[in-house]
Amino acid sequence: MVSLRKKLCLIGFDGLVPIENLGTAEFLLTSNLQKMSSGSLNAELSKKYGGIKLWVLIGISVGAFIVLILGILSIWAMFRRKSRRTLDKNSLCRIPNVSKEIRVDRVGDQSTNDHPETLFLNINDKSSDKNSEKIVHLGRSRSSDVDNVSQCSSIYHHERACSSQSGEEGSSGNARKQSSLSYGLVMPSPLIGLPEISHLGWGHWFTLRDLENATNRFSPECVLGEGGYGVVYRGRLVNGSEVAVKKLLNNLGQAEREFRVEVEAIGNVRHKNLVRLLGYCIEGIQRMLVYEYVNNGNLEQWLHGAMRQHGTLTWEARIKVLLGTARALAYLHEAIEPKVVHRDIKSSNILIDNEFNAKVSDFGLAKLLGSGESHITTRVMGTFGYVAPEYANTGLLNEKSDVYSFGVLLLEAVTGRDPVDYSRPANEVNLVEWLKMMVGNRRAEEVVDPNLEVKPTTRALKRVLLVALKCVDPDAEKRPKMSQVVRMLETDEFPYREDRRSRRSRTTSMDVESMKESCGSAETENRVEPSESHTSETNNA
Ligand SMILES: Nc1ncnc2c1ncn2[C@@H]1O[C@H](COP(=O)(O)OP(=O)(O)OP(=O)(O)O)[C@@H](O)[C@H]1O
Repeated sequence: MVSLRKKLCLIGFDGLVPIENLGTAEFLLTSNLQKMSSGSLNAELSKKYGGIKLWVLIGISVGAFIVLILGILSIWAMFRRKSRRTLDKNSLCRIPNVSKEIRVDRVGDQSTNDHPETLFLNINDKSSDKNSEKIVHLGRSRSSDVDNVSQCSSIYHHERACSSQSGEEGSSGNARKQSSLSYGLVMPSPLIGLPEISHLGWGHWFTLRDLENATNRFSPECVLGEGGYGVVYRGRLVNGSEVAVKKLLNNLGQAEREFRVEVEAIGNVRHKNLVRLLGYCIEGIQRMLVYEYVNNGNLEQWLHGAMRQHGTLTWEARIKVLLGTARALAYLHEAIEPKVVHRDIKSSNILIDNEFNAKVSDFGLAKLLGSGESHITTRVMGTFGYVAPEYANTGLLNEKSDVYSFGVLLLEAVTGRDPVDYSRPANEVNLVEWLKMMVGNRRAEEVVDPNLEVKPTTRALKRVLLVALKCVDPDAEKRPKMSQVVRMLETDEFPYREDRRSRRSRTTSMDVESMKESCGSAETENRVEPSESHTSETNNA
């Protein structure tokens, strides 16, 4: 290189400045080049130095210079990208923490029973005759929900191996568990046709304008309902998909919290019986969540409210909805890590589609529970009548609280009664207590919703009551896991399959003694006749 430089000076390149004067740059060309005669230049350039022509050496030098510049540029770009990633991480503490490692699943739900819709309605002309305003929140003052769950921890939902779930049953039990814990679906996405935009690594990022357009500027006619944390609107995206838009109340701290909790709980999990969260909108202080639209009301409306004018939900429909709900909870509790405790299982949060599939919604109160945690301590939240007693009394929360709420839901669906109904005589106000009393007094058959035109068989009724009573056991430890609940309810859905199994084993877990045990003290003095468990089935479901 030094010899080359010397040579270039010799041949009169006034504009070529020695490298010492330029730092890392090799040479500068100046207009003097034009002054040179082209002949002598050619001759000089063709001379060889060390066997290589001068022009080749110049070419190599220029090439090396370009490579050097490119190298510097790419190192600079790499550093920039790294620092931007760190910035993003920090901002995820302000907006929902969603790990890109969250897995979207899974395989088909094999145990679904696809009854035709007509099976599910006893059509009647009764209009809504009951106001379902019963929702009383415990502590839903929307002040800070202090608990020991890290507010900013990143979350990793991953599917747990079915085999690792503690097997309280034998191997056949495990096999069934596997089938009842097989989830997810390949569903057409309501986001088809929309550009995939998200800065959370999940879902679709809607602009405020997108959602204004979808909901006719959040017009009152589009309101589906109002919950504790915001108003839900029905909307239509530009691609024609119907969505439900939850506009969180404009209180930044709480909106933020609710927003993050929902996203953490269901942002990246999919299950046929969980309402699907499609995306979000973050603009200024606005926080919105966009869900798939579920088009057939909710269980509360079907049992007590507006949907009753469309007919009475049949026993089969109720079981299908409850079974779907149980499957969703089994999934949240037993198939993903960390598990999700919903904390607000109640009939208005069980949406229903037009095939009477349940879609569990409203995860605004949900809590995540890591595998090492037996419970968390948290402010008591939930809905009066559904909250497990130990949680209400101590604030200690784990998935067994959801099991209790599910038990209340079962009783509500069987009886058509509200969990707490002050319009009834004193001994009937509390549904759970009344039910225990009725079963204890051998009056189980009288608890069935009088609106049901076709009553369930005695056997089916008792099976569901037994499951419900197990779920509302005051001792949380004795409550079944949701996967066990699923299996027990599936047995009700497929009674003949169970019949064969029962005959073979000459035993059934659904016997009257179990029901008696589950009723606890209420039943100790009032025995249920064993013969009742073998009552012939008069009403085939
Ligand atoms: N994805 C959805 N599709 C159709 N309707 C929905 C959807 N999500 C919510 N809704 C309806 O919007 C209304 C308000 O729902 P939201 O979950 O906010 O409150 P809630 O469950 O009624 O009350 P709370 O907040 O007290 O639990 C309910 O009637 C619910 O059925």
